[in-house]
Amino acid sequence: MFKLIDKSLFRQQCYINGKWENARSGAIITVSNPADGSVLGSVPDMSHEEVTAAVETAATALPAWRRRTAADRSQALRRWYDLVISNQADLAAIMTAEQGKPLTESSGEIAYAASFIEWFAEEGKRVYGDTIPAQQPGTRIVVTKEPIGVCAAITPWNFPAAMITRKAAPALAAGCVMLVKPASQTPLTALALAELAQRAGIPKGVFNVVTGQSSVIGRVFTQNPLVRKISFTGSTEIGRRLMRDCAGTIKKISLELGGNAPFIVFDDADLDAAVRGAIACKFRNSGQTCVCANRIFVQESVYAEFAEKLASATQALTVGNGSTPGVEQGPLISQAAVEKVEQHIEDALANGANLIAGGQRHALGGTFFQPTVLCNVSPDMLIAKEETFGPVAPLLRFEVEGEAVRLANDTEFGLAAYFYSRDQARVWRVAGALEAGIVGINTGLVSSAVAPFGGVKQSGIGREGSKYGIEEYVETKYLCMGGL
Ligand SMILES: NC(=O)C1=CN([C@@H]2O[C@H](COP(=O)(O)OP(=O)(O)OC[C@H]3O[C@@H](n4cnc5c(N)ncnc54)[C@H](O)[C@@H]3O)[C@@H](O)[C@H]2O)C=CC1
Ligand SMILES: O=C(O)[C@H](O)CS(=O)(=O)O
Repeated sequence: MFKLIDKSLFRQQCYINGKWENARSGAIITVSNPADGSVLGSVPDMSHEEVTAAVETAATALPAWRRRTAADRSQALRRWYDLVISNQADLAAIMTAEQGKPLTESSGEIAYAASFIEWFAEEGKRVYGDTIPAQQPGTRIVVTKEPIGVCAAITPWNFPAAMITRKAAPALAAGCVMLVKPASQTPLTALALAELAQRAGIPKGVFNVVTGQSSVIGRVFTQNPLVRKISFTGSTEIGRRLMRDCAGTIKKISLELGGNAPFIVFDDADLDAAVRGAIACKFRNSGQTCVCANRIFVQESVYAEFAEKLASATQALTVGNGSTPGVEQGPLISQAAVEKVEQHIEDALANGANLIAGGQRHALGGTFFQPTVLCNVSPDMLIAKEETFGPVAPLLRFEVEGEAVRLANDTEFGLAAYFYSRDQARVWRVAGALEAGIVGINTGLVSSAVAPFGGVKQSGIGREGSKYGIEEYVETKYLCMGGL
């Protein structure tokens, strides 16, 4: 369990239309701690009818919320931001308990999540339109931006707070209302955010959190015509399914999906900086992020030195329960996640790769896994073709720049890419050639509320954060005034 300063942040009911609700059937989904399997609590397993009712009450809340001034909505979001920050320790404790990440990372994620609320509290006041010189006499053309309406978000377990505020903050700032379905593994963080939204005075029905079977809730969100926008973060497989299911009612959709990030180390790189960047990029959240380095390409002449340094830094990572001070690597989210990591390692070793750090389940048992480095990995191995989503760093070799770029781009994904070089001409060449929505240059950490986060190819559609993020929640209307 976890100790909270404010125990009322521990919520086990859905937040719908300003009320805390159980499923009428009494059905529940238990929530457990991935570090030790202990049961933390439970949340309702809402029915199709109950989720439909939540959509309908959100729709009734829309007119009053969209009529409020942007400044008024901004003040409500600012109050929410202040409450998230002032309750950061409790929110981090809840997150570590249900997701497993170290407290330092959970606390960092709460600050990151809050930064989206702060950012969009301001961006909502800058949703500008246009006037356009008309070609017809006596005519005036005005372009306005209007809130899309009822929006739904389906969010993953790996960032239980930030993936919610990255969607809800721009939606609410733009004048939309939102229903969130958090991952069944990590609903408690979402419900604590709802508790704080209620305290911030965000009106009933404007921000709602529903829990239950993903297929049941997904069906309501994708097929109910009242829902005009879906924003999803998760696997490409589910994103594809949601995109298909939204076609029936032509909904707008934002998709932040899987990745297979290349991390390229050129011979002119600062190798120590590259090692630090690779550790940060690969092992954040125990490798369970969509922007983790999934393939590390090292130029031949510096391969041995980089591999030795990376293996040493990887072996120094401390593994344990995320609530223990100093722990840097928590458990994976599930046994299935561990099995996928083992499958990738076994396939690589069977096809000629070598272990130079870790490689096995951790002595702590459960879903703890040793931070791992493999060398002599080749592009045809599973670990290079699929998103591992675990603490395994596969090292591949290349001779020349063009080969590195070709190998890096040889994937259906295009979310993040990274490279280390101190050659300015090379930096501009490679940054332009990489097929990714996000490129980290001499850094392994790229996530920020002020920057547009999103992918190309099969890593998704749309951008979150930055001035672009609010565009996902507005419609453009053109007013043509004649007879003047
Ligand atoms: N882009 C990203 O940040 C993330 C990518 N992933 C990728 O997805 C893989 C599997 O992880 P999962 O958590 O199982 O991802 P997932 O895509 O299955 O789940 C993500 C969210 O979608 C919901 N969901 C699942 N099936 C649904 C459906 N039919 N209708 C509506 N909602 C549905 C889940 O309940 C969860 O809230 C990971 O190994 C990783 O490769 C996972 C999480 C985040
Ligand atoms: O889904 C994810 O993995 C996050 O989007 C990564 S980040 O925003 O925390 O970098």
